[in-house]
Amino acid sequence: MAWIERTFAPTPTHWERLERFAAMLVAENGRQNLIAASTIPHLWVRHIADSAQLVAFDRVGQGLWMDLGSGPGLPGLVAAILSGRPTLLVESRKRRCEFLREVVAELGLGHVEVAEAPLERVETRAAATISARAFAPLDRLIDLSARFSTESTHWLLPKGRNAVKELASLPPAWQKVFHVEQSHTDAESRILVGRGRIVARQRGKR
Ligand SMILES: C[S@@+](CC[C@H](N)C(=O)[O-])C[C@H]1O[C@@H](n2cnc3c(N)ncnc32)[C@H](O)[C@@H]1O
Repeated sequence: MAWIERTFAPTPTHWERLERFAAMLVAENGRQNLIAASTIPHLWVRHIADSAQLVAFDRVGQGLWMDLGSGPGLPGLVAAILSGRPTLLVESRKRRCEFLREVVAELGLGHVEVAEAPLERVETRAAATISARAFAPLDRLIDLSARFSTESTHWLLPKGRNAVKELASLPPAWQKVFHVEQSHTDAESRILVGRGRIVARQRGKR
């Protein structure tokens, strides 16, 4: 894809891994519902480039990348392939995790770990970058993931056309962590990009 080529100048190994991942994703989609069938003809823009763009938005460049509700590895596996960063994919569904582990083994991604558990049960650790696509409504997503953030955490949250509205509905202390960027792959979509530590709501105050 020209945009990926221009932005990342991927090595032949990067390309091989992206292509193998794309092929495995399409094959697995025949066995479990990972991506909408209607998006398969547009797989590279809708899923691969859509995920890759987060690496371009990331200003941290190192440290643990946590991808929440990773599903088939979107955006986490694409980011891990291109960035080479230690990556933790959090996914609660067993069959999706089996697929993630298969891709990790097949592509030799020794820097990628799969946490097969609900995020609520994942041990707290400091994430340099937190990404999540289509994981949960913004308010819940931030409340669940706040404990993994530090002063230097970079948040990358692709959102659809309601991004601005969702952001405006957050508590002011959370809102000020984020700004809105235009998605490179979809004129209607936005990405909430943030920097910093977020304090979760106290239990019982939801
Ligand atoms: C709509 S899918 C999106 C998958 C992927 N991020 C994408 O964009 O294609 C949401 C995923 O989040 C996972 N999920 C939902 N709640 C979760 C939780 N509490 N902890 C971990 N994973 C969760 C689901 O199993 C599902 O795979």
